[in-house]
Amino acid sequence: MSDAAPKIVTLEELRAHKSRDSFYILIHGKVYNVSKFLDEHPGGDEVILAEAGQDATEAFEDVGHSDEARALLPDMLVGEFEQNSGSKCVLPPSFLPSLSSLLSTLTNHRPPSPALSLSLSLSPQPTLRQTPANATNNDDQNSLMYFVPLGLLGAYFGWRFYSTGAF
Ligand code: HEM
Repeated sequence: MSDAAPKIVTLEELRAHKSRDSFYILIHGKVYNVSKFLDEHPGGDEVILAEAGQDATEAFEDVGHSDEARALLPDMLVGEFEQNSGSKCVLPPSFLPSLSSLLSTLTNHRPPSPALSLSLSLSPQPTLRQTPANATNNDDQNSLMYFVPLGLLGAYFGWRFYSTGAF
């Protein structure tokens, strides 16, 4: 019998398996079901449970796991993670909304040009969050940042004008 194609695990599946009965973990682009290993893990179950639904590669490598630890992985393999063909980033880049807001401040509160908005919203991630509906509150706060100092400056010069007896 020839080797079957590896199962592809989607981001939704990875996130759905978060219970102790069926707990998926993503390491180096491969998804493992570690539910039976949780109680045996020498580092405790909490550290593994904390990696639910995200890429645990960095946490796994930071510990400097031995070859024996790595040899345990194949038995728990579920399949390849879907996003290996694209970007390695599992979660949406959280800096994009703040970058967009910074750009809109720098461009005098005008929204970024359509081309820029397009490039900011283009992402290989299906889960990229849109700018929240309350983003306009941010613009209001930004406007205050300009109008309050300007008002104070105007009041100061007004006071100087009257106190010098020009009127
Ligand atoms: C399926 C994945 C994992 C396997 C098979 C595994 C296996 C092991 C094994 C066999 C050890 C004993 C030391 C060694 O041989 O390296 C160990 C230790 C340890 N592991 Fe994991 N591990 C996994 C995931 C993780 C993750 C995601 C973390 C998150 C931080 C982690 C944190 C630790 C820590 C802190 C220790 C050290 C415990 C100590 O020295 O007291 N492990 N692991």
